[in-house]
Amino acid sequence: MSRTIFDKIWDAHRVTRTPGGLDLILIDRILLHERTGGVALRGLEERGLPVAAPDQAFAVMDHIIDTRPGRTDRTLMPTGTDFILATREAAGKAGIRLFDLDDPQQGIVHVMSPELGIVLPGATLICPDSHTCSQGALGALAWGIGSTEAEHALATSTLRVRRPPRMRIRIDGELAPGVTAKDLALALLGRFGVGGGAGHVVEYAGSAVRALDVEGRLTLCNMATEFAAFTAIIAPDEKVIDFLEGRRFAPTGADWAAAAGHWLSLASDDDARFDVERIFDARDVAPMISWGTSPQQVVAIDGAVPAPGEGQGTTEGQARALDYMGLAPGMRLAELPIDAAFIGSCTNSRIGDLRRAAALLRGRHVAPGVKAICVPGSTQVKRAAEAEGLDEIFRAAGFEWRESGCSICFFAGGESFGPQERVVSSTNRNFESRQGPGTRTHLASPETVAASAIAGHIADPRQVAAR
Ligand SMILES: CC(C)[C@H](C(=O)O)[C@@H](O)C(=O)O
Ligand code: SF4
Repeated sequence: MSRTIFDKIWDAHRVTRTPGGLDLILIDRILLHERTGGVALRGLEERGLPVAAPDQAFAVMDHIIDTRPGRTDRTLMPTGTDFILATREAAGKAGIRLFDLDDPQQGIVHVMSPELGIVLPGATLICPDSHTCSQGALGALAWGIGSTEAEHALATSTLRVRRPPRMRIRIDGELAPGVTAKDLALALLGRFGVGGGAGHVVEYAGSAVRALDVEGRLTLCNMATEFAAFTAIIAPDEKVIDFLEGRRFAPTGADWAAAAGHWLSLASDDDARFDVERIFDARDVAPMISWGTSPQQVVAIDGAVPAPGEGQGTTEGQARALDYMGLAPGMRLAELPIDAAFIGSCTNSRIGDLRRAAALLRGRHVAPGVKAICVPGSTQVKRAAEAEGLDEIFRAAGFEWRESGCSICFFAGGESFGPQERVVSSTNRNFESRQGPGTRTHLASPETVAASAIAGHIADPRQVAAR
């Protein structure tokens, strides 16, 4: 029978069907971070249960740690150090490999895992973090779970899950020059809404998806959780194989050749059936910017703020978003003055993101009064950027150059932008107070963030580049 890539991975990992109608799924990789992973490890320890396969679990410090230069275990969040110490101790006791603060391979969990070949095509991977869906970009079945489920998986290397329905989003056509995977992700949210994925495993397919490099695919899959999907997945191709070859935890020798052949066979069969099919044309996408407090509230960069009832979300929700964001219907996004610019997060902090932002910043300076911060997604990205001199470009342009971590993507780390400050951000969530109490976040690509920082207002990167 014809199967989708999801069916093939699911069937290969299904141990049994449980009496409640859930499937018991074998879990190949468990990732943990200090915000939620330490809690899971502690829970297990308190119940006296050992970790079933410590060599298949990996822990990293990313969420709460300080990203300012010269960081230590001290954090800006009052109880942050407790999370760090607890995770370090629990990972040590459980015999789990930990990428600690000062490890050269430390990074945001969804950035360092592909970088090290921890995630592999055809594997099942879980992490108590909603953006685990990013890693489906490599052809793995990777999804976010809660701490209790993480405990179950750590103790048994399995998880009980209801088989999710399948959706394919076929995206054909070429993205216009200057339009990126982030713009595509935002445009999809604008078109189909934050409920668009509705608990499905979303397979992204089509010529526009195949044309993306692996980093672009990671960006696209990253926002599947904003889309309410169970997760996202893209069939692995030669680009994925090239990307993974030689990575620290990737197979080697004869195993590598066998694995690569197997990975290419995972693609959905030509006549495989999906529960839902959606079509999207990549040619229609422009650089996108969010105007509201939900990632579906987006317009093209030359667009205007919609009136309540004309944008995405309920009329009441839109009115509230306008109020929170300090905007009125009809205002042009590309004229709004900004207070800050943030490049970072598991959505857009890889080397390609930093290169493209630096290309705009080279020889230019951020506008007076704009606070600009760049946080590389991993220590490896940071070092690679420094080896190319990108840090010098960011610094000379007036950006702060940070240590890797989640940083101000999420106020949970304790650092924030100010109340009512308008921030253009390469992150994935623009909820109220996401980047600080009262902070107004506009989601965009790293190029748009860099262009806006230079202009001092939200700006089209294509126009800034042409100046
Ligand atoms: C802290 C963590 C559980 C959370 C998530 O699950 O996504 C965070 O990473 C986020 O982006 O909001
Ligand atoms: S970078 Fe932001 S979105 Fe990604 S895992 Fe960290 S807090 Fe979550």
